Amino acid sequence: MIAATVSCFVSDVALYHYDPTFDISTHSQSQLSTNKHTRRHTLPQHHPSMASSATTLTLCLPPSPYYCHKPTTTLSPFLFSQSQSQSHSLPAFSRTLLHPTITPRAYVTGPASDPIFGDLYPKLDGSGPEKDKPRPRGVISKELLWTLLMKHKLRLGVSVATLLACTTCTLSMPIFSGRFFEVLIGVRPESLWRLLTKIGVLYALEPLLTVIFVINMNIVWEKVMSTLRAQIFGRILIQKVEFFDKYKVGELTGLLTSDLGSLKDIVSENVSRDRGFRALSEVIGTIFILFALSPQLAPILGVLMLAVSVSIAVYKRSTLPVFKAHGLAQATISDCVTETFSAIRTVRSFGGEKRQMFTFANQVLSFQSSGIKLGTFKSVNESLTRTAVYISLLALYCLGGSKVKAGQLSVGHMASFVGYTFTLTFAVQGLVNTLGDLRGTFAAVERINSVLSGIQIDDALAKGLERELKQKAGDDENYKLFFSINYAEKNQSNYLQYMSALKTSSNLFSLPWSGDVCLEDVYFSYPLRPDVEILRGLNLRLKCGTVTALVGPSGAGKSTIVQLLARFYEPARGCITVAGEDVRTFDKSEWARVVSIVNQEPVLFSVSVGENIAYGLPDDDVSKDDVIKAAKAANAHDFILSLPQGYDTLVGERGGLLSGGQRQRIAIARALLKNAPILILDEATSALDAVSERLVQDALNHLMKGRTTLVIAHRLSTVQNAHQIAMVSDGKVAELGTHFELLAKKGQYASLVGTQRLAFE
Ligand SMILES: Nc1ncnc2c1ncn2[C@@H]1O[C@H](COP(=O)(O)OP(=O)(O)OP(=O)(O)O)[C@@H](O)[C@H]1O
Repeated sequence: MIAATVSCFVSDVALYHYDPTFDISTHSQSQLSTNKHTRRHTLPQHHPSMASSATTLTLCLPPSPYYCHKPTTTLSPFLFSQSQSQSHSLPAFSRTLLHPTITPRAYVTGPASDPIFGDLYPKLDGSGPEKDKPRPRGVISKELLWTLLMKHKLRLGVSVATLLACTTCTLSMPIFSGRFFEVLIGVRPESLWRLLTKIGVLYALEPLLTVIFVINMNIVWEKVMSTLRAQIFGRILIQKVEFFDKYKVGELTGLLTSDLGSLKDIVSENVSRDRGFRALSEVIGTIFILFALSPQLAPILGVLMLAVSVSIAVYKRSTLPVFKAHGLAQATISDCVTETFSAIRTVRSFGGEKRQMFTFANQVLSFQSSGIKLGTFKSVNESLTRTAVYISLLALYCLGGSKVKAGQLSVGHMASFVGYTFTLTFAVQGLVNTLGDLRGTFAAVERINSVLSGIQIDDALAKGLERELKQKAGDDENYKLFFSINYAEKNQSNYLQYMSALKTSSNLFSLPWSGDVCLEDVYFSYPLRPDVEILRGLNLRLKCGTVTALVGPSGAGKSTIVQLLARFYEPARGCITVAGEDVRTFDKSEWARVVSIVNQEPVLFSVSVGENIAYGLPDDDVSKDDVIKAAKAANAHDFILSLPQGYDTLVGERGGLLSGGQRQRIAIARALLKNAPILILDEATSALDAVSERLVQDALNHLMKGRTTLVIAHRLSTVQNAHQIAMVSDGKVAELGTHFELLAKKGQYASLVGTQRLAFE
C-alpha cells in the first residue's frame, strides 16, 4: 500500500523531471540546424599554440612594433560635407549609410626626416624580422569571455542567486515528499495542511526562480555573443587580402554561424533545468543530501546510480552521429531544392527535369533510411533512460526496503531517496550531454582561434579603421559592439604609435590631384604562391590627370598592378608613390578614398539603387540631389526612373535584377560620387553589348575627365586614345608610348594589334 502510494507520488516527481523528448533528439536537431561545420572540416590549423593573452578583444589588434615613434602628432580635422538640403536626404540612407557625424581625419606632421624608410622600409608591410612580430593570440580567450561577462555583474549575480535558490527548491521536494508520507502514516506529528502549504510554496517558487535564472542567463549570454560576433566579424574584415585568398567564404561564414552558434548554444541550450549548471548543482546537491539522509546507503546507491546514468548517457551520446547524419541528409535535400529552383532556366534548357528528379529521389530515400534508423535509436534511447531509473529504483527498493524493515531507515527518508533517484538520473544525463556539448564548443572555439590568430591583420587598414570606429562609437550604438571595455586605455598606445609613424604629409586627398602616381622598381609575388614572381622590377609613371592603358598577354600581370595600386597587396620590393610620397605611409582606409575601381563585373549590394550609388561615400551624408547628379552623369538616370520604384528600387542579390550595362552605369555613378582622383578601369566595358558599351563608354569618358586613369582592356579599340600605353610582359613594362609610337616601334604592341585588328573595325 505504502509502495503504491510512493509510486504514485514519485510518478509526479518523475513527470517533473522526465522530458520524453530529452537531450539528444532535441539537442542534436538544434545543433544540426546550425552545425553545418560537420561538412567542412577542412580548415587548416594555424597556430595551434593559440596564445590566449588577450584580455580585450576590440579589433584584437596586435601591438605594432613596426612603426617608429615620432614625438609630434598634429590632428588636422577634416569635415565631411553635410548635404545642402537635409530634407532631400534619402530616408533609407539615414538608417544604413548616413552618419552626419563630423569625423576628424588625421595626418601626422613632423620633421621631414623619416625613420620609416631606409632599413626599416620593409617593415611597413609587416614583413619585418620574425622576432619583431607580435605573438599570435586567440580571438576568443578565457580572459576575454570573463571580461565580457563581468560587464553584466548584476545579472550574473541574480542568475547565480536564483540558480542556487531554485536548486534548493528542487532538492527540497523529495524531503517534503518523505515528510508527507510520514504524516500520512502518522509517524510524523505535523499538520498535513501546514506541510501541504510549504510544499505549495515550494512548487510555486521553483518555476518562478527558474524563469528568472533562465531569462537573466540568456540576456547576459546573448549580449556577450553579440559582442563576440561583432568582434569576430570586425577581425575578419581587417585581415589582409591574402587571408581571403586562403579561406573560402563558406568557411568564414561557418566561423560566424555554426562555430559561434556552438558557443552560443553551450549556454542557451544548457540553462534549462536538466542541463548545464543546473544539472551540476543538482548532482552535487543530491549526493550531499543522500549522504546526509543515510551515510550507509548513500555510497552504494550513489555509485550505482551514477554508474548506470553515466554509462547510459555516454551510450546515448555515441548515437549522436546518427542524428547528425539525419540532419545532413535533410540539408542535402534542401541544397538540391535550392539548386534546382535557382537554376530552373538551365534545368529547363537542358531538359534536366528527369535528372533532378532522380537526384532528389535519391536524397529523399537516404533521408528516409536515416529517419528510420533515427526512430529506432530514439526509442532505444528513451527506454534506456527508463531502464536507468528502474535499475536505480530496484536497487533502492532492495537495499532501502530491507533497511526500512530493519528499522534503520525511516519511510520518509526512503520516499525521499526515491525522489532523488530521479533527480540524480536525469541530472547526470544532462551533465554528460553538457560535457559532450562542451567538447564540440571547444573545437569550434579552437577553429575560430586557429583561423584568426595568425598575424594576417592588415595593420595599415586596421589602425585607421580603429580610429574612425572609436570616433563613431560615441554616437552610434552599432559601433559600440566593436569595442570591449577599457578599449581606450588598452589600445591608446598602439593607436598613437601607429599615428606617429605616418609620414609628414599634406592632405592625402590633394596629392593625386596634383602629382603623378609611380610604380618604382616593383617586385611582387602573391602570398599564396611566393615562388612565382609576377612583377619583376616594374616601373610605370601614371601622369597626373592623364589616361594610361595597360595591355599585354593574358596572365602578364595587368590586374596584379591594379591590385597593388588599390593596395589589396603590397609590393615585395620597390614602392608605389603619389606625388613622391610612399603610399604605405597612409592608412588604407584613407587610401581607399583616393582610388576608384570600376571592374568588368561590378558588385552591387542588395539594397536600393540610390543606396548603391551613395555607397560611393559610405561615411557621408549623401543628399538625393547628389545621387541623381551622379546618376545623370553616368547615363543612368533615365533607366533608374523607369524602374518600378525609381531610386528606391531594390537591385537584388549582387545587382541581379539589373542588366550588365545598368549595373555598370550604377557602378560608374558610385565612382563619380566618390570623386576619387585616381581611377582604375579594369575591363569595364568588355562584358557589354554594343549599345550598352556606348552608353557606358560615354559615362566613363565623363568619369575619366581630369583624373589619373589606368585602363585595362582587351579590346585595343578602347585603349588607343590613351595618353600612353604600357605593354606589360614578363612582369615589366616592355614598351611605353602612344598608340602610334608603339605601332611604329613594330614590337609586341604592334603584333598584338595585328592579331586583334578586327577589334578596331
Ligand atoms: N590571388 C592570386 N593568388 C595567386 N596567384 C594569382 C592571384 N591572382 C592572379 N594570380 C596569378 O598571377 C598572374 C597574373 O595574373 P593577372 O590577373 O594579373 O594577369 P592579367 O594580365 O590581368 O591577365 P588577364 O588579361 O587574363 O586578366 C597569373 O598567372 C595568375 O594566375
